[in-house]
Parts: sequence; C-alpha cells; structure tokens
Amino acid sequence: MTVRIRKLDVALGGRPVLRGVSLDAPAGSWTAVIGPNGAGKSTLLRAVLGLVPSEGAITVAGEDLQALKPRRRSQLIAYAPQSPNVPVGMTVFDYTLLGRSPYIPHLGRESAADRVITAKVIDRLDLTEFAARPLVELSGGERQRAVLARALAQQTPVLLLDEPTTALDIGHQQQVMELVDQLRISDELTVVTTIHDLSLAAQYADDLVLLSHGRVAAAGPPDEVLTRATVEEHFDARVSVAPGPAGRPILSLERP
Ligand SMILES: Nc1ncnc2c1ncn2[C@@H]1O[C@H](COP(=O)(O)OP(=O)(O)OP(=O)(O)O)[C@@H](O)[C@H]1O
Repeated sequence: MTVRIRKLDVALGGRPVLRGVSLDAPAGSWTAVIGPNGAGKSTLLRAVLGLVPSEGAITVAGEDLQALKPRRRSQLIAYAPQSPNVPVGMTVFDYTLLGRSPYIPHLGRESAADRVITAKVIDRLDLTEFAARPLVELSGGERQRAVLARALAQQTPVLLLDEPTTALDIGHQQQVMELVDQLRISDELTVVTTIHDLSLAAQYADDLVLLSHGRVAAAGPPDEVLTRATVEEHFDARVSVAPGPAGRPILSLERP
C-alpha cells in the first residue's frame, strides 16, 4: 500500500519541528529517513501514526489516515518505536501478543492462531529462549528485537520502524534487516524506517529521504542522496563515499 505524505507541518512545544514534508513510499518499497539528531525523523513517524498533531495530508492506499478509527489504523500500520514504554512484569511473549490486539474482538481473547503467529515471529527474531522472561530483564538489543516482534506480529501492509538496529550487534542487525526485507518482498510490505547508519540505509532502502531542520533536504536513490558534499553539509562529518554492492554507496569516516 502506498503511503503518501503531503506538506506535513508539526509544531511541538510551540516550535516548528516538521515543515512542509512530502514523501511517497510506494507499495513494496523501503524508504529510509535519515538526518542529523533532532532533524525530525522520529516526529515524522509519530505524526503518521497520529501520535502528535499535524497539519497536511497523510494517506495509505488513498485512505485519509487521520479519518480512520484507531483499530483500522492499527490493521494498516505497525510501528516499532525507539524508546517504547515497557510494561513492568510483562513477558516477551505477552508483549509480542499485543501486536495481535487489532484482530481480537472487544472483550474477547486471542485465538490459537494469534498465539501461533506470535510464537513464529518470536522464533524468527531469535527470541524463543526469552519468550517467558519479563521484557524489563532483557538486554537493550534483546528488547529492541522484542519491540520489532510486536510490530511484525501485527501483520500490517505498512511497517514504520524507528531506529530498528541501533542496539543490535552486527549479526542481529543483518538478521533484522534481512527479515524485514524478506517480508517486504514476500508480502509487498511498505517499509519506512529511520536509521542513523547511512551505509546500512543505503544497502537496503530503495529511496532515502534526508531531513534537516524539519525539512526534506534531499530525496532519491541512495547513490544520489549520499554524496560526500551532502553528508558534510547536513551532518558536519567528513566521509569518503565508495560504491559498494550493486553500486550502493558505502561511507567511511575520514579523520580530519
Ligand atoms: N514533545 C516535544 N516537545 C518539544 N519539542 C520536542 C518534543 N519532541 C521532540 N521535540 C523536538 O523536536 C525535534 C525533532 O525531534 P525528533 O525526535 O523527531 O528528532 P530525530 O531526528 O528523530 O532525532 P534523533 O536522531 O536524535 O533521534 C528535536 O529538536 C526535539 O527536541
């Protein structure tokens, strides 16, 4: 399902945080939102979910998101936040099962199928040995995978991931990115993720959207957006950019 954002403005605490942001994420595509700290990346995802008030238009498959009931919206879009509230005492299994909430009838219980889907997602994220453990007792990377598990258990056509790999070791980064990519291809998921690792973004995303001071500073395929000059201008970093697999750029920091 295509996600379309037009002229999105968000103000927080009386200060503009997003200004006139537009983007198109076609069905089955992967869009990575990049940008320096405080650029507005997380706010953009939160605005799509209706978690912060915004002005402008946000549609999924042509449906106006702001007009949708929360339950319907949860059937369309799953979100893995950067710093979720972790309910004290809740196990990894029960937390992941929350992803099935949009399909459980009011005052009803989850079905056997909901529990099977939950167990499968937990397994695919290497969390089976932690399933019965309280989430708060997990390491940062284990917890991050549990947050992703909850979002994947929701089985929505659109997946919004806020910094899904920051706490992960290199092996689990690859596992998570590959899993999301497989689901994107097999189920035609539309993936929008914020991400700080620019080389990782470039390896997986079809398009990058560079936010700077709340505006779109550049957008397009990774090799067009990730130039040495653009990275220097917006991140104040000196990097070298080399073509990697399939011409996708790989960045390395250069010591001044
Ligand atoms: N509730 C709030 N009230 C006021 N300002 C806020 C609020 N939430 C975020 N901001 C401000 O909005 C700006 C954008 O924040 P946001 O978290 O979207 O940035 P980001 O690009 O995701 O940053 P990072 O890379 O550090 O995660 C920041 O300057 C932040 O301080």
